[in-house]
Amino acid sequence: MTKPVIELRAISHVYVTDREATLALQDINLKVEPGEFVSLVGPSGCGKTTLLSVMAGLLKPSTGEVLQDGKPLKAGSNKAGYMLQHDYLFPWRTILDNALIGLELTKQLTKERIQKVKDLLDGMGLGGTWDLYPSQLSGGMRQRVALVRTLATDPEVLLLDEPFSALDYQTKLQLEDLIVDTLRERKKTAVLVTHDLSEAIAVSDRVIVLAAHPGRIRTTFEIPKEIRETAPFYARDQEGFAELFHQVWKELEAEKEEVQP
Ligand SMILES: Nc1ncnc2c1ncn2[C@@H]1O[C@H](COP(=O)(O)OP(=O)(O)OP(=O)(O)O)[C@@H](O)[C@H]1O
Repeated sequence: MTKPVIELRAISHVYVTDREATLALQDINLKVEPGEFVSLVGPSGCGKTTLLSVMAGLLKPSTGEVLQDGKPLKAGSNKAGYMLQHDYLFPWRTILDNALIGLELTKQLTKERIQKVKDLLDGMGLGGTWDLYPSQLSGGMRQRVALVRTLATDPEVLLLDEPFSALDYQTKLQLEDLIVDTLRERKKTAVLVTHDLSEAIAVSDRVIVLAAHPGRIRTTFEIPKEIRETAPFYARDQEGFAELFHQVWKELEAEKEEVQP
């Protein structure tokens, strides 16, 4: 039997500052299976980014266990790639050099891998941009470079923290299609944090609604096959999409009402 790519067992996390202690996550149990696309939605401050940082191994939770492929996640053995809202490309490096940075840092800069990155850039419509600088590209193009940079080291799982939220609506829809297509083709596992419910439903196999203060899992929605197997752009027109959107929306509204009595 295949093991979950990520497994969280009874994860809780407390941030401690000079003034207070915040229970950001409480008793989170979650399995993400190979090739699955899971989205996390929830009100601001419910711990989405904290949870993603725990999965990435960037933050050690106060209690609980993080497993990758059934083994405890250790510093340096992480198979996750992280993609953020802001592309964080280095302005002084060319597009190709930006895309290669992960390989450079992990000392994997082989001829074959460089060629793969070039092919990925081409495949994402960035073929003519290798020698340009980030400032010469649009926001959508820069996010595509960030995606290539993340994929370059061939991570098993991609952790996506609102990667589309700074883009205009049309670019965002195009990029959603491209990312889902690219990840499915490569059988990658992905966890996406988003505030956009329709995006979460359109791209995912499963949508998890988190509750706030403390952050915990409130409800999980399995996305029906007809929606899952349709490209995100067209998934929004599928029968059942509007009903599902309404259900997720109601969950979030109920959560808000419970938090603000
Ligand atoms: N470094 C930190 N130090 C102290 N408290 C923190 C820190 N980072 C986050 N928190 C607190 O932990 C809780 C969860 O924060 P987190 O950023 O994970 O939520 P989020 O759901 O990603 O929020 P948003 O949707 O606004 O990005 C919040 O109450 C936040 O104030």
